[in-house]
Amino acid sequence: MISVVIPAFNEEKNIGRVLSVLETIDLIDEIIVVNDGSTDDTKEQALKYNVKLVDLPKNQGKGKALKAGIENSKGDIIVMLDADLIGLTEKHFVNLVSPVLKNEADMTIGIFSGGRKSTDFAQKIAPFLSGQRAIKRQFLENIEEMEISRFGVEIALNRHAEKNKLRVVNVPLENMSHVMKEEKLGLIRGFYARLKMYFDILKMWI
Ligand SMILES: O=c1ccn([C@@H]2O[C@H](COP(=O)(O)OP(=O)(O)O)[C@@H](O)[C@H]2O)c(=O)[nH]1
Ligand SMILES: O=C(O)[C@@H](COP(=O)(O)O)O[C@H]1O[C@H](CO)[C@@H](O)[C@H](O)[C@H]1O
Repeated sequence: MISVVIPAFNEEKNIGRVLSVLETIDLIDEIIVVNDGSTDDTKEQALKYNVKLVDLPKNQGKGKALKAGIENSKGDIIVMLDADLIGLTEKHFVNLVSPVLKNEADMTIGIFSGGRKSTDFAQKIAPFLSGQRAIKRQFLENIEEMEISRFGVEIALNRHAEKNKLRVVNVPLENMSHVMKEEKLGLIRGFYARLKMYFDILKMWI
């Protein structure tokens, strides 16, 4: 059984684009959207689709949102996707989940390629930060500090994978991109949000 978990904070403009694609994929058993205390209409937009909604009353960060989504899911394979993807197709989804379904990997990490130069570049230099992942549920238990990690959650996952010797496979996601922070929030607030994200990542790393 495959569960998709999507953490979402103020994604009213983006989440419908992702859910309209996911809703048509037969391989998926359930889609769980975690509304992470959004102050916009993310929740209302998500409820237009066939999803289970986990509604966090206040913003708690990506790590906690993912954890809440996983706790409310049933699948033995969990696929984590960001709510602001651009260009997601069924083929991307199948490519991301297949190595885990075929038991060739315990976790996959999807890497943008051939999409937009800026987002391709970010993932080229730091592919291990990507939020697009499929992972066996059994390996998602007891991940240290996941709930307080905020944007450090990918580092916490990678560390857990290394410690437990998981088989990790990187999967290219051709022509996919996402909406960058500066595009969502404007240059100044976007850049500030980026600095805060790097701080979350560094805190988890050291
Ligand atoms: O406090 C937060 C911050 C982000 N997100 C979600 O986590 C994913 C990745 O966040 P974002 O797109 O801001 O990060 P970027 O990819 O730009 O670094 C998106 O689905 C966000 O809506 C969340 O649930 N809670
Ligand atoms: O790729 C990256 O460097 C960052 C920032 O992306 P943008 O600069 O907003 O395109 O985004 C990723 O990193 C976050 C922290 O690990 C993840 O939570 C996001 O899912 C991922 O897109």
